[in-house]
This record gives sequence, C-alpha cells and structure tokens, in this order.
Amino acid sequence: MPQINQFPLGIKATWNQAAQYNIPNQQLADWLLHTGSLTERLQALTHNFEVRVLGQATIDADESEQAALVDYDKHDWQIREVILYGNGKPWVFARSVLPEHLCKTTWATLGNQPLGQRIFNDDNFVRSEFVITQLASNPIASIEDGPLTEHETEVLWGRRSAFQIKDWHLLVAEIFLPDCPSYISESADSLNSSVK
Ligand SMILES: C=C(O[C@@H]1C=C(C(=O)O)C=C[C@H]1O)C(=O)O
Repeated sequence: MPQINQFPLGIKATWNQAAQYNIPNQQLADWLLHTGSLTERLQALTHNFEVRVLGQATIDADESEQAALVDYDKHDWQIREVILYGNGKPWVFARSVLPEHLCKTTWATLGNQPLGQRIFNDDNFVRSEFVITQLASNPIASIEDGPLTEHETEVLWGRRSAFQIKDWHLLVAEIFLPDCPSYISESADSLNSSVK
C-alpha cells in the first residue's frame, strides 16, 4: 500500500439533494443513500478491510462544511480524513468534521478504528438526510502512486450527512473511489471476481 503523506486533501464539491441527480443505476443509488454503516457494508464484501488515517487535526472546515454545521462558530472542530481499503484497494475517501470535545473524550482512542463503529453502536446518534455530489476527478489522485484503478469510471459519486448526538453535531462525507463495490455490478459472478 503506497506511503501517504498529504493532509488535508479536502473535497472540492457542490452538494445537492439526491433528487437533483440522475443516478445511473439503482445499485449506486442504494449505496449512496444507505443509512446504515458504510464500514459494515464494505466489511461484508472483503476479508481484508483497513482504515488508513491520512490525518486528524484541529484545522478549519471549508465554507460548505461550516454552513452545514449550525453550531460551527460555537465550538472547536477537528478534520479527519481516511481512506477505507478493501483487498488492498482504495474504496472510499472519507472526510469528517468532528467536535474537538468528542475527539478529546469519547473518541480519544479512535485512531484507525472506523468512525462508524462508534456512531452506529450508539443509539443516541441521529443522521440527517444525505446530500450528494459528483466529482470529475479522484480526490486521492495526488497521493496514490501506481495505477489508480482498474475500473474506468468517468465520474465519482459521493455523499455527505450530518449526525447529531445530544447537543453535538458532526459531518461525514464519503467519496466512492473507482474501485468501490458501489460501481461494480452485484451479479454474483462479477462481484465475487471483483472484490474478494
Ligand atoms: C460513518 C462511518 O464511518 C466510516 C469511517 C470513517 C472514519 O473512520 O473516519 C469515516 C466515514 C465512514 O466511511 C460508517 O461506517 O458509516
């Protein structure tokens, strides 16, 4: 797996409601609007799953993220960027805006555990509606050496949603990278040959 040393990468995107897009197929729509843990869904497709933390630090969120967090000006925040790998391939680039208070208390030991393991094992979390984006370029292209992907995908799709737990809000954005199973037909033969 290539050595990765750039942080923050950021996500330069315009986010809109799903209804404003012509999502090319039902399978991709199902992945983009999946309300359960993305980590768990990906882990079910591979015996080799890994979270690679690109960085996590107390740095400013971008304008779009600040606008999406109603209490952005009231608290300190950390940016966390990770790549979720399946079978050694980069499947998802995720960027989260997290309350520094949670990062220093409840999630002080998060490290390279999936954030979803904390969120989806706590019934107090409430998820907002997804907004969707399409990216013309791969957000991790600048840090991946070697062939980026075997799968030709003109456009990359992503989603973002806010979570609330008690008085805290956080934002999670996930870009499905070219090798993500979300783009691979789930007919039994093609999926087994592509992602296992
Ligand atoms: C929110 C989830 O956590 C995943 C793991 C993340 C992390 O470890 O930073 C970020 C976003 C997700 O892809 C999830 O599994 O749905």
